[in-house]
Amino acid sequence: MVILGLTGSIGMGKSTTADMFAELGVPIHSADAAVHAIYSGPDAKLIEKQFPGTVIDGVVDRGKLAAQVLDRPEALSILEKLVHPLVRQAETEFLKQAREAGRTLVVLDIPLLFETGREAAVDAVLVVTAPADVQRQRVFARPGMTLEKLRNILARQMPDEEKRQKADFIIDTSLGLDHARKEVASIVNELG
Ligand SMILES: CC(C)(COP(=O)(O)OP(=O)(O)OC[C@H]1O[C@@H](n2cnc3c(N)ncnc32)[C@H](O)[C@@H]1O)[C@@H](O)C(=O)NCCC(=O)NCCS
Ligand SMILES: Nc1ncnc2c1ncn2[C@@H]1O[C@H](COP(=O)(O)OP(=O)(O)OP(=O)(O)O)[C@@H](O)[C@H]1O
Repeated sequence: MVILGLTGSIGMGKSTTADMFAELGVPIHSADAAVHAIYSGPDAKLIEKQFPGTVIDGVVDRGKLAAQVLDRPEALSILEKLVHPLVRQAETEFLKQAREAGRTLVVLDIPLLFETGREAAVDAVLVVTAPADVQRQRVFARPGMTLEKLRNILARQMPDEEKRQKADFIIDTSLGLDHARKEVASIVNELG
């Protein structure tokens, strides 16, 4: 079974591209989706213990948590040490099920794939990218995004150029949905 890692910086088009693999029947596991599940499941209490006041009615309030960690690197590191092993567990379970189902190709969507050394756990890496001005435009179109928040996030992420240098496949998502769909189909043909 070939494991393709999908990554890219904030707003580069990971989720959109992951959906395109799913449309072609390729099983996808999203680290971001796993974090959402963890934050609304029984492990939310681990977050409340470490970051009091961030869990409302058993569910992590991402805005409150972001306010506690995004401008405090040491707090974000503590959060990552708590959350990343749980995400990894979910990925391992997903891979086990995919193997048992006899799948030939799966995709792991991991925003921090290079930053957390996960490229060693995948067979090939697809980096989604777009020019910086397109990225900024996309990110600021989202509610609640501020320049400070974006700067803090980008400071924690490997620069796009470095990611592209490490990639096996690159899709420029500024070239439109049809272009990306064609590129995804050709990757599936090659690896699937
Ligand atoms: C800080 C939190 C609460 C902010 O939540 P919010 O819904 O506002 O933003 P969202 O999760 O959509 O992230 C926005 C962007 O920030 C990036 N980002 C999130 N966490 C991190 C991090 N630890 N380091 C670098 N970039 C990050 C994401 O990849 C995304 O590009 C949330 O991102 C979080 O809990 N992060 C810690 C878990 C983590 O490392 N997730 C990354 C993928 S596993
Ligand atoms: N190939 C594409 N063509 C046109 N627009 C795209 C393409 N891919 C993504 N986009 C647009 O870019 C924006 C960001 O995409 P998406 O949410 O998939 O990024 P992401 O990398 O998952 O973001 P984040 O890092 O914040 O989780 C969306 O508005 C989406 O519609």
